[in-house]
Amino acid sequence: MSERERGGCRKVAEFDLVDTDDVDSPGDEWEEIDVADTEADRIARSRDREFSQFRERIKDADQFKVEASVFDDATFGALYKLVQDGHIDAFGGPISTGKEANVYSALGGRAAADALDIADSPEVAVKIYRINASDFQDMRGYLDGDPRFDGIGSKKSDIVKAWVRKEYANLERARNAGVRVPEPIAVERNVLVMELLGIDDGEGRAKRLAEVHVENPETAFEVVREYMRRLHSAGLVHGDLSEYNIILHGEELVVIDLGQAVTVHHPNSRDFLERDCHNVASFFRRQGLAVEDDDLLAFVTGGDED
Ligand SMILES: Nc1ncnc2c1ncn2[C@@H]1O[C@H](COP(=O)(O)OP(=O)(O)OP(=O)(O)O)[C@@H](O)[C@H]1O
Repeated sequence: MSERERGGCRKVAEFDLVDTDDVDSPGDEWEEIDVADTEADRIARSRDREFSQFRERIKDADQFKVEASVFDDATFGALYKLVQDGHIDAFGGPISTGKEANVYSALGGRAAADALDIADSPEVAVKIYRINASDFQDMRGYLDGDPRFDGIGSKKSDIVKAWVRKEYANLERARNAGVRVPEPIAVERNVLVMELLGIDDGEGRAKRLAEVHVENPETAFEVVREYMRRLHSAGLVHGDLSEYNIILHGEELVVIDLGQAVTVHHPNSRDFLERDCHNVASFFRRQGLAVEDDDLLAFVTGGDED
């Protein structure tokens, strides 16, 4: 496949996985041993070997080197599964190293193309939450009271896994409500695969609203407040909305980072919504618009909550 077909994704680790069903049978000299067990053992050993090779390859890949040291074996297991299931074909470089998650570009596989309903392999974003770095007490606060995640217990890894499933579910719900968000592709344990944003202009990472000159703030504000209204009508509050979580994708504005988004039933949803309105209104005030926090809140809620 040419570099262009790869959508400019710089390949650092590619995987040609052995089909474990094709592993040779043990041979006649083992006839006194239970053949079924031996076959199963061989397959298991072969899988272990493949997985170790996969892990070493990722760990050795130049652009993964620093961050890979903080991933546990279960994270490598999740990446391995995503490769096997056709969601990822090859890893690109890091896009962002955040407090709790790292985001990488990657070349999606067949299943990713199917999910996005396109013919060619798409570039995808792979968001990997670091179980150990995550502030799971804080995460817990956003999960409690959300009926979708009742009874998840207090184990750190369970909380992070629920968080990632929540981000995936929130992206789906937002998308169905007509809010432009990255299209979710797959979730596995603490790893989320989604549409990669940012038209490749050679500058790398997609630009946030905070980083661009907003040519037409009136239109941008109308788009953002309509997104907020649709999200609210779909029963969601973003909870961390600002010019830092709105990305410019070509001519489009795209809302990202829906991990902490809560349903309107959450006990703090009103506070989160007021904060979102304040952040958004403040940004557009700095762009010269006469925008009040309360007017935005009334628009988003349809004025029926005051
Ligand atoms: N789908 C995507 N396509 C392209 N870039 C993305 C995508 N999702 C996230 N990013 C990039 O990664 C950065 C971090 O993503 P995000 O805000 O979702 O993670 P985070 O861990 O909450 O980050 P932070 O700790 O900085 O808040 C974004 O600012 C953006 O530059």
